[in-house]
Amino acid sequence: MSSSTLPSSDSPTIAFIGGGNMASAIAGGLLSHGLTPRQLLVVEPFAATREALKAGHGIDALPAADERLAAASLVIWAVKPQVFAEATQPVAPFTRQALHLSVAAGIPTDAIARWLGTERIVRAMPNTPALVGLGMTGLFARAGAQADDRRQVERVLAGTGQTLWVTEETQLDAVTALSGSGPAYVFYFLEAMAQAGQDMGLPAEQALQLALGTFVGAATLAQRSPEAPATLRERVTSKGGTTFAALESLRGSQVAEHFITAMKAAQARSAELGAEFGR
Ligand SMILES: NC(=O)C1=CN([C@@H]2O[C@H](COP(=O)(O)OP(=O)(O)OC[C@H]3O[C@@H](n4cnc5c(N)ncnc54)[C@H](O)[C@@H]3O)[C@@H](O)[C@H]2O)C=CC1
Ligand SMILES: O=C(O)[C@@H]1CCC=N1
Repeated sequence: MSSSTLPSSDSPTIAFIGGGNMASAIAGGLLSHGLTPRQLLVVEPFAATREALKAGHGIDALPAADERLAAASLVIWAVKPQVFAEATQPVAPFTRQALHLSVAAGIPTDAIARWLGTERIVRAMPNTPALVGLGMTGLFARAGAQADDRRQVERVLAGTGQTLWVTEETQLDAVTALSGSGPAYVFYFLEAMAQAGQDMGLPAEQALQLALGTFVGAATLAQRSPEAPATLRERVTSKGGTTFAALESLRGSQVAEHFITAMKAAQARSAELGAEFGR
């Protein structure tokens, strides 16, 4: 994407409420796509996190909301679901004209609209590979967000990776369970594969290198191949061979079923967060 598709240097600013992991990942994507630190405002109450934003991205963050937020055409909500409601109070008076983008897990746009007194809201569920421009973000637009608003969100997130729109807000609970939390499952399997490599006599460094290279290679193959993952899996699996032995063991332990159950727990937790903190 060319930098001309993002706001130019005299355009209004993008404000982040909360300057932690996700804000930093999205801000990193924006800065690598032509925005300057001066075009970004961050409200972040913790001094250490403000210092990390300055050191990592050159962004000067504010300890609390003030009238400078009124310059923002887009406000990105990157606070934990538990503090979202209280965080809106000092921000709302300055940002009624802005488009609002929330990345908070679970919190429904009904609640955000009520807290902020605006209907121009898009909800996003990004993931941490956004840090390296390889994120996956699911998006849902409230009816009050216009086509231009949706395009602005797509442009802003373009530097973080791929985006897709869902049509029902409840589908974001599934997106959260799949791609939002998904990097943690991948890291979990990576850890297990590297541990197994060590148990079988490989040095830790080599075990991790083999596991990591296998993940990247297999994911890239699946992405580039026209064939379904199941077909690619069958190609690796010689009858009576080593992969067959491993897959039989996985089936015997019902790993796929347990995995699906685990992801449904994440989906349920997303809905629960909404019910608990979106009142
Ligand atoms: N970490 C992840 O993989 C993903 C996180 N999310 C969502 O992103 C949101 C933020 O998560 P993280 O960045 O991981 O958390 P984080 O804890 O790194 O960042 C949240 C930041 O909000 C700040 N904060 C607390 N109260 C505030 C207030 N009243 N006003 C302004 N800032 C305040 C905190 O000091 C903290 O720096 C969460 O709602 C989470 O559900 C979404 C997708 C993926
Ligand atoms: O664990 C969480 O609640 C957040 C949402 C998706 C990834 N991290």
